[in-house]
Parts: sequence; structure tokens; C-alpha cells
Amino acid sequence: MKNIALIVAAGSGNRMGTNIKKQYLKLAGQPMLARTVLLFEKSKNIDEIIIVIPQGDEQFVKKEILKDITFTKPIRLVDGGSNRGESVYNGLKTLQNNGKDIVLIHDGARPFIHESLIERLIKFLRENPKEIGVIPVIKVKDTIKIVKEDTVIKTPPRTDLYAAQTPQCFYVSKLLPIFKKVEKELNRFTDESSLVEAFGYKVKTVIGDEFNIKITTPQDLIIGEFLLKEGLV
Ligand SMILES: Nc1ccn([C@@H]2O[C@H](COP(=O)(O)OP(=O)(O)OP(=O)(O)O)[C@@H](O)[C@H]2O)c(=O)n1
Ligand SMILES: C[C@](O)(CO)[C@H](O)COP(=O)(O)O
Repeated sequence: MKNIALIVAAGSGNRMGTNIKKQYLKLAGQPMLARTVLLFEKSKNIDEIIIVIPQGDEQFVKKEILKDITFTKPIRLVDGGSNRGESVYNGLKTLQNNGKDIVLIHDGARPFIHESLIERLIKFLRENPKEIGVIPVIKVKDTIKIVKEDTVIKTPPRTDLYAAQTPQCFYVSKLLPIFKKVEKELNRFTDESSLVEAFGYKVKTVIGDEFNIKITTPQDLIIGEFLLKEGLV
């Protein structure tokens, strides 16, 4: 009955636009990926860690990015794919199809994940074994528009709108067969929940964390540095 962290960090960070891959950029002197991994290494709720990295980066990740972390948990480095879904699947395929194991799929680019959120997700899924999975969401604050060719098509009512975060938490034995069914079309889905939803399953939610931001653009990097400097994360 293990809780396994699957950290996806095989992207190329196009929206960040730096020469160095986004996940290796430093935040307050520490590579973003090292920060994310360390939080799971320290977590009392996590038994094992899988890190999905860009093909060819294994030695660099071991010798440079993770060199200061003393691991007490089993850790595995896995090659990523050409989109996020493929990277997740590459990690999932290395897991045993054990009925009780939970996987927490987390973006390497969300380096401020808090132990209390990890705990909330695992507690929910352990207490609700009939569910397939649970994800953290936060209420959308802006009014959202659907826009096509410069024109507003629709303004969905804000009451039901939430932004999805990670870790997205699932029973491995229920998630793996669904990934297998769509292994050739994983680029259609931007998170695990939407893939599972497409097969008619109901995914549960818990309230996420406003500080659990995804570092996507240079502006996010500035915000991240600020949060660290102010001791907010
Ligand atoms: N082929 C891919 C693409 C993305 N990711 C990971 O998925 C997470 C969320 O993706 P995103 O923030 O979009 O990262 P990138 O894909 O690197 O960024 P961009 O879309 O701007 O290129 C990141 O931790 C990223 O490394 C991955 O493991 N494999
Ligand atoms: C999984 C995710 O972080 C939830 O918000 C997001 O969907 C990842 O999307 P991206 O296009 O890979 O940034």
C-alpha cells in the first residue's frame, strides 16, 4: 500500500524561453527540479519517487541537479516523451499494478507543493477507495471568456470554474489501463483528470493551494523568487 510520487520534468520550457531547460533554472540558488523533488523526499506521506526527465539528461540530473539531496527513499529516473501525457505514461509503466498503491503525479515546475496538500489528497483517496482519483483545484478569480478570432464566443458562469493543480492523485491499478487505451493520443490531454473524465469516470476534488503555482513564464519566476524571499513558501 504505497504512495508514489511521479514527478514529470521532461518538458522543454518553450514559454519560459531560456536556453537552460526551465526545470533546471535556479530559484533562490536551487534548481527548480531539486526543490520539487526535495519536498517529496522530505514528505512523511511518500514512499517512493519517480522522476521523468528529458532523454539524455540522466547523468546531468544525477551529477548536477540532484547532487545535494541525500535520498532516503527509493528513487528512479525515467526518460520522458514528446508531451506531458507520454512522460506520465512512461513513469506509470514502471509501476506494479498493485490494487492499493496510489500515484501522485506532480509537475516538476510546481516547486512550492506543501506537505499539507499532499496529506489532504492521500487522506481523501485512502478514505474513499471506491473513487478513481482526486485532484487539487482553486477557484478562478477572473471572469473567463471563450474567444475565437478576437471575438468573445461565450462567458461561462464563474461559479463552477476552478483551475486544476497537481499533484493529481490516482489508484495506479485504475489509472494504468486508461492510459493504455489512449497511449497513441496522449497529447490530447493537458492533465490526468481530463483523460480519465473522457472515459466517463468522476474525478473528485479537494481545495488546492494558491501558492502551489506552476512556473511557466519569466513572470512566474519573479513571483517564485518573491515568495521564497518573503518566506511565504
Ligand atoms: N514532454 C513533456 C512536457 C512537459 N512535461 C512536464 O510537465 C510539467 C508541466 O508542463 P509545462 O509547465 O507546460 O512545462 P513545459 O512543457 O516544459 O513548458 P512549455 O509548455 O512552455 O514548453 C512540467 O514539469 C514539464 O517538465 C514533461 O514531463 N514532458
Ligand atoms: C497539469 C497542469 O499543471 C494542471 O494545471 C496543467 O494542465 C499542465 O499544463 P501544461 O500545458 O503542461 O502547462
